[in-house]
Amino acid sequence: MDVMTHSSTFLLPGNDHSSSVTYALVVLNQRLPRFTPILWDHAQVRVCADGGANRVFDEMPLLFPRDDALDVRHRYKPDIIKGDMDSIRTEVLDFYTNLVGTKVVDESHDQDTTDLHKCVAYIRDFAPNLDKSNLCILVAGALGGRFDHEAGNINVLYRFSTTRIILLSDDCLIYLLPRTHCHEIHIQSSVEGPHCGLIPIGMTSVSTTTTGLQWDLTNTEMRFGDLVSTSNLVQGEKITVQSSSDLLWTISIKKV
Ligand SMILES: Nc1ncnc2c1ncn2[C@@H]1O[C@H](COP(=O)(O)OP(=O)(O)OP(=O)(O)O)[C@@H](O)[C@H]1O
Ligand SMILES: Cc1ncc(C[n+]2csc(CCO)c2C)c(N)n1
Repeated sequence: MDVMTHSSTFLLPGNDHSSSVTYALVVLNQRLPRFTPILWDHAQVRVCADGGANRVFDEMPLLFPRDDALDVRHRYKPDIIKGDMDSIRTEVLDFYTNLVGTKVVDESHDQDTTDLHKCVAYIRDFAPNLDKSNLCILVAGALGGRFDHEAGNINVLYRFSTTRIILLSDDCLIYLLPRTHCHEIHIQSSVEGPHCGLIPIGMTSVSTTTTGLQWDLTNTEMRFGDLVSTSNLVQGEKITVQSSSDLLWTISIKKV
């Protein structure tokens, strides 16, 4: 079975030109995580989901209190704003419509998929000039808000299970570990951990084996209504996971 490696280097400042990963960023309509400028700098394409544009417009300047707000808005200019456009404010829509380099796409005809779904489908299928051979989509503001939105955001991980997608909030990140691979998770201990979890959503996970956790699993069954691994702790720099089912991996993000 092939090994899939994971590493949260996108949380570290600085451009890692040696990285073979192409990052894309989706900004959702929730308070911007404090490290959003770092994600932005790693990304080669930046997409706002509908009201996510309000967050970039209003909150990016707050992250740079010494800079002029208009300068910050020109520096952090989305490539595209996409969604059903029922949350973006008129003032924000006007600002970005008149800005060269930002495209606004109204998809209000589709009321069956979420704005995040629309953004991920766009990045995967249409974003021009993007090497998609090793694409990783970072989603800022995906957790810690309305539970229906959170569930919809997690569902996007399953609907696009062959694309690497990472949901982020100020407090933690989540991604899917497909059952088709063995997983090696390299912990960036300056920015993440030690709290973590392995969560089977949607079906029983018949057998999971891990190394590197305080409470490792050995051919262990997990399911809702019985055992799910929450409040676990990473012990070293490398975790391995192999499972008969897709699992969600979550790890805390450090405050400093
Ligand atoms: N409170 C929240 N928690 C988690 N994700 C959110 C939250 N609010 C918005 N999002 C995400 O941001 C995206 C864009 O948000 P926006 O408010 O524009 O959506 P919407 O479709 O208008 O929502 P609503 O259900 O309120 O009509 C949503 O599709 C969702 O993925
Ligand atoms: C069974 C079912 N439940 C809810 C919705 C509503 N909905 C789901 S995604 C979306 C777009 C949000 O921007 C809306 C309105 C639906 N269509 N079908």
